[in-house]
Amino acid sequence: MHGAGNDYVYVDCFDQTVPSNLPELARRISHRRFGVGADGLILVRPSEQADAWMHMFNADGSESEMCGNGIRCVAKLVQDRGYAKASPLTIESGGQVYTIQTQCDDDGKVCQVTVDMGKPILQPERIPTLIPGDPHVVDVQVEIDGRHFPVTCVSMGNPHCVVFVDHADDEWVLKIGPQLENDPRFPKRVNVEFVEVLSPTEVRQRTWERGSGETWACGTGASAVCVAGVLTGRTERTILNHLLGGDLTLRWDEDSDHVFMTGGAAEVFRGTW
Ligand SMILES: N[C@H](CCC[C@H](N)C(=O)O)C(=O)O
Repeated sequence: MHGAGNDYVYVDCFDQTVPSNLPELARRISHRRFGVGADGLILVRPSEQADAWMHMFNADGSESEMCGNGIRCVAKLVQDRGYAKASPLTIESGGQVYTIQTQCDDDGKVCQVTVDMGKPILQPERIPTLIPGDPHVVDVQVEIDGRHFPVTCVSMGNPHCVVFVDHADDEWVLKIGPQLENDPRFPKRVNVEFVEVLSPTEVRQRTWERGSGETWACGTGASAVCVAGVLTGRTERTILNHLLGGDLTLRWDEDSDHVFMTGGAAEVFRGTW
């Protein structure tokens, strides 16, 4: 399945078991030449506190707390297969329970999903980042490879570093992206978003993901970008975000402090591994 071109292999663990070495399985199945090919592996498992538990692995076998594009696809899988009856659904990930509204196409299959992504986390030690914030890391100058530029750090359950740039070119994404991901100032590594502001309500994002490299979209990243745009005065609270594989709409609600993400979810094929 994919959400805005961010593709994962999903395993329905309501009706089967999986091998015990999950990082190894994630690496093998995600490989684009020797495996199925994916940005990672997502297990859809029964949960005690929600309709399902999203258990997510990056292509390098590392585990993540949250995946915005993934959770929309999990909602689709769970509703389309009848494991949960109707919208709103609840999905657990990284110990949090997320509430999700779905919309169906004419065939009654879920096609559009809105996720309550919760409150952004801005305290540097909870992101985590060692970059000093006053009190938050908002447009703080860093230096990588002789380049000086401002970064804004946000956790949406997982860590993000947002960099606003004039042109989100390969030099930024493929060269600076991996260096930021592995910079010691991010003790748990970090997902990186390079963002062009097109207008106060529209941006273009390219993504370098922790553990998966460049991906065609990142839902938690797009949510972090929405928050970073408001914090730095670049954008309004509702934005349309153009990612390589599709568009997402984000809204950071002033009253609740919650971010709401809306986008598609699609099944591509089913198979046997
Ligand atoms: N693509 C995902 C995020 C995966 C994050 C993962 N790379 C991490 O290590 O946190 C999304 O749509 O939110």
